[in-house]
Formats: sequence, structure tokens, C-alpha cells
Amino acid sequence: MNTTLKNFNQIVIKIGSSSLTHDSGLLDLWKMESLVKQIANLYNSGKDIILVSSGAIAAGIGKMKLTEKPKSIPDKQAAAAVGQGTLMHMYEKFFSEFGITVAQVLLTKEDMYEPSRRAHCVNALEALIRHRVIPIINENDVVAIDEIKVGDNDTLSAEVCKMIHFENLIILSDINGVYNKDPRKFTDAIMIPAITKLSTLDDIDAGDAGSKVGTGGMQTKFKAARILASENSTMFIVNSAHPNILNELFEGKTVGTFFDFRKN
Ligand SMILES: Nc1ncnc2c1ncn2[C@@H]1O[C@H](COP(=O)(O)OP(=O)(O)O)[C@@H](O)[C@H]1O
Ligand SMILES: N[C@@H](CCC(=O)OP(=O)(O)O)C(=O)O
Repeated sequence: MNTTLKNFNQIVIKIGSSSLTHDSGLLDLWKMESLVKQIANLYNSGKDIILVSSGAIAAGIGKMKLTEKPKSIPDKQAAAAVGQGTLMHMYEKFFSEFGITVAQVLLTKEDMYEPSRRAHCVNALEALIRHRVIPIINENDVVAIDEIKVGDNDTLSAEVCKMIHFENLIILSDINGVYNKDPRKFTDAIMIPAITKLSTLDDIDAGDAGSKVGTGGMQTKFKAARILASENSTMFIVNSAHPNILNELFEGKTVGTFFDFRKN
């Protein structure tokens, strides 16, 4: 199976909160700059890229000097409102070093599922791509609660990939890939380099988030895989902490877990 990123021209890249922040919640600028540089390099190779970035609530926790993730919805909304600005400020700064313009796009569930709003959303994203701007999407956590909330960015990124008919989703996480069970709980867990059958997902013990800032863990990543399966899009789960991870994918090195449900 040829898994090199060179084969995909339209890519959604999702970055999880733990890949962008220290345990304190403050942004890990070293990690963030390295990821931005690698994304800029993919962009320079001519690819269309949409970034889905988590981290608003985590960054808000750091900026507001909270000691833990807020429990009440208003406090989560407040942290997201503070953190989203911080996040975008740093993305603007780092991407501008490489001459790349970015745009903030905040979505709720309705924007993706209500047909006329979905069409407006697609138009806006297509216009940004046409202008070679990288959209940076997050859920609008300040207003999206209860029934208008997608709830996690693994699902959101797969829905975005589906909505705009992109070929590939890369999930940058804090784990090397998919294991047969949560490697943080089981030291004998075995990594799975490729998943090509939907039924395989049922045989894997997909657990919850591995860090205090993560949402959904492997369960929501499998939900994303199922969404993409019906679209013939492919997906990678790779470790953002691995140096040059996107460049390695570009070169076709076998890293992480590749999901490909296309009929060959
Ligand atoms: N079968 C599994 N394989 C790999 N990781 C798993 C599995 N089940 C649960 N996990 C957990 O999922 C975590 C990644 O998801 P999450 O914490 O939501 O991170 P992110 O913020 O990157 O989305 C891992 O750190 C791991 O603890
Ligand atoms: N929208 C939230 C992140 C939700 C989410 O899915 O987080 P993660 O599991 O870290 O990708 C935020 O920006 O804080």
C-alpha cells in the first residue's frame, strides 16, 4: 500500500490540544512553530491545506492561570474565548514567518448540517483555498453548547474533510498511532500500521482521552474514520511529538496508522 502524502493534494490537518500546550496549559511555542513549519512546507509543495486546531480551552486555562480544566459550561466558554485569540495570534505570527496568510473559521454543528449554512460554509472555505489562504478551523466553543455542539475536533475535522471533498485527513495526536488497546494502560499493546476494513475498528479497544486536555481519545478518532470511509477519503493518525512527522509522511515513510477503506 502506497501511503505517501505526495499522492494526496487536498489535506485536512487536525492538531489536538496536547500537541500544542504544556501541562500548564500555556502554549508550547516550540512544538507549535515546528508543526507550522512542516505545514508551511507541505503548502509550499502545492497542496491545498485546511487546519483544524484544538487548544482554545487549554490555552485559556494557561492564560487565565486556572489550575484545571473548567467544569462549568460558562467557565469553559470563558476559557475558549480567551484561548482562541491567543491561539490565532500565535498561528498568525508563525505562519507569517513563512509568508502564509491564515484565516480563522469558527463553526458549530448547524453550520455543517443545515443545508444552506453548509453551502455558505463550503463557499467560504473554497474561496479561501482559491486565494491560497490556510483556513484554521475550530468549533465555536463560546456559543456551541448542547445540541448545536459537535463536541470534539476529530469528528469536526472529518466532517470538514467530507464537506469540502478533500482526499485525506491527518490527525496529529499525542500517541504514535492506533494500538489494539490503550498503550497508556496496557504495556503489551501492539501498534497497528494500517486499517483497511471497517470491521477492524470493532475489534480494537478504543479508549478515552489520554491527557487532561484531550477530548474523546481513540473513540472520536474512530468516529472520524467511519465518517471518511463513506467518502473514500483516507486518514492518518500520527504523533505530533515525532520530529519532522509531516515531512516523513510526505517522503512515504511508514509512520503512525493509515486508514484506507477505498475499494482497490
Ligand atoms: N487503542 C488505542 N490506541 C491508541 N491510543 C488510545 C487507544 N485507546 C485510547 N487511546 C488514548 O487516546 C489518546 C489520544 O486521544 P486524545 O487524548 O483525545 O488526544 P488529542 O488531543 O491528540 O486528540 C492517547 O493518548 C491514548 O491514551
Ligand atoms: N474545541 C476545543 C477542543 C476540542 C477537542 O476535540 O480537543 P482535542 O481532543 O484536544 O482535539 C478547544 O479548542 O479547546
